[in-house]
Amino acid sequence: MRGNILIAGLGLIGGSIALAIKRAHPNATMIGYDVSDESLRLARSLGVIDEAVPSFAHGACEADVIVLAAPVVQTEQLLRDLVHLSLRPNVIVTDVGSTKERIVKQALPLLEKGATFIGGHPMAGSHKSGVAAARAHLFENAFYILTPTEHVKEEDVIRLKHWLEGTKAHFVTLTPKEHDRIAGVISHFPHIIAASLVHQAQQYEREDELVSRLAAGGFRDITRIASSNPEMWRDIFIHNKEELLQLFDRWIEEMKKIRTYVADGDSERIYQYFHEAKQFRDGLPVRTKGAIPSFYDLYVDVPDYPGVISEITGYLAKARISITNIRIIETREDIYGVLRLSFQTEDDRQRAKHCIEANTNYETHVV
Ligand SMILES: NC(=O)c1ccc[n+]([C@@H]2O[C@H](COP(=O)([O-])OP(=O)(O)OC[C@H]3O[C@@H](n4cnc5c(N)ncnc54)[C@H](O)[C@@H]3O)[C@@H](O)[C@H]2O)c1
Ligand SMILES: O=C(O)C(=O)C[C@]1(C(=O)O)C=C[C@@H](O)C=C1
Repeated sequence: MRGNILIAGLGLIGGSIALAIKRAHPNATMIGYDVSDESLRLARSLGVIDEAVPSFAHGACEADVIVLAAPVVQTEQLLRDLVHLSLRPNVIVTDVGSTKERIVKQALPLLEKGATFIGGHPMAGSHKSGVAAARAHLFENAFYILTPTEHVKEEDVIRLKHWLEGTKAHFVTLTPKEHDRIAGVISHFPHIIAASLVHQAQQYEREDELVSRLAAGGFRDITRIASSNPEMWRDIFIHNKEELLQLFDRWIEEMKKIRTYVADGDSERIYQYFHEAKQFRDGLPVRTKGAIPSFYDLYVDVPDYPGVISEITGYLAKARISITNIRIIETREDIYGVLRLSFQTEDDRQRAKHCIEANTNYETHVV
């Protein structure tokens, strides 16, 4: 399709949406706006946008689709700004924010202007931020929530989905309230838990500096998301306050319960607690992206000698298998360590497994 697409907020998500739209609609003109000149310049030089505009108003007035991709409190301000701008008659305005109720409410005055607003939230992302981390495939197989109100025409929802088809995401329609409730449980609250575990370790570190040096696999896995953008998470917690307050109360009750089992040395209940959690966790859909992203990880037992990583990555490079992430898990005390290699697809993982087994004696594991 042809048309002008304005992306306001050229970070990880705005940049990825721009790349995904361009992938499916090469004739569309991607226009970018960002409060940061640096992000705008970078987006232009990386080819994420075709054109940069100096103000939101400049881009908004000539856009057929406006994608708001700033942190959610900023998105509310952009929606207020839109009310005072002269927009194209068929314009569709959407956003990518992690919360929906306040944003959808804030967009209601747009109706009187004849503009269509459809709330959106692609449920995939990363702890990384900024346009340099943007990828066209970020949302492939992820759920993409849309929250159209009853005022939105079905044909406009179809038109938006058509523009966004390059995301290769699965669209799901929810009410804003339902969205915020679910996102609170599976996305927002876990970020507080991750951050609080890091705070706890930091406090213990003051007593014993070995704490951070020994912080290994499990701690790092569960706290990865504590490295996310604090501005984005501050805004989410301001928006989804009511849901999150309820989650705090339920979490405190949950902690009290398991604390009692531990205090009582109740081995049966402690076992059941872990067992039930494992069953539910293992039953979650894997191989799809979503609120819990899956990674195609391959673990390789490697001896601790200089050059072992370049040896393995060398074999994979020769076989033209790309690695998306690489990490050494330093939990073992014997001479073998574990190298964790992540791949984008199951096929890449299998090829890597065969390649390493063909070239070395190192054991490989898929967990
Ligand atoms: N990071 C994730 O995993 C993720 C996933 C899904 C949705 N989201 C949502 O996407 C939005 C963007 O998050 P991100 O991860 O891309 O953040 P980011 O920090 O990578 O990018 C945000 C960009 O918005 C710009 N910005 C800030 N205020 C602005 C304004 N008033 N006008 C224009 N630009 C402005 C910033 O300069 C920055 O370039 C947030 O609303 C977030 O809740 C994030
Ligand atoms: O993978 C991560 O790092 C994320 O935090 C992604 C994540 C999530 O909580 O799952 C973060 C916020 C979003 O709104 C959607 C996705």
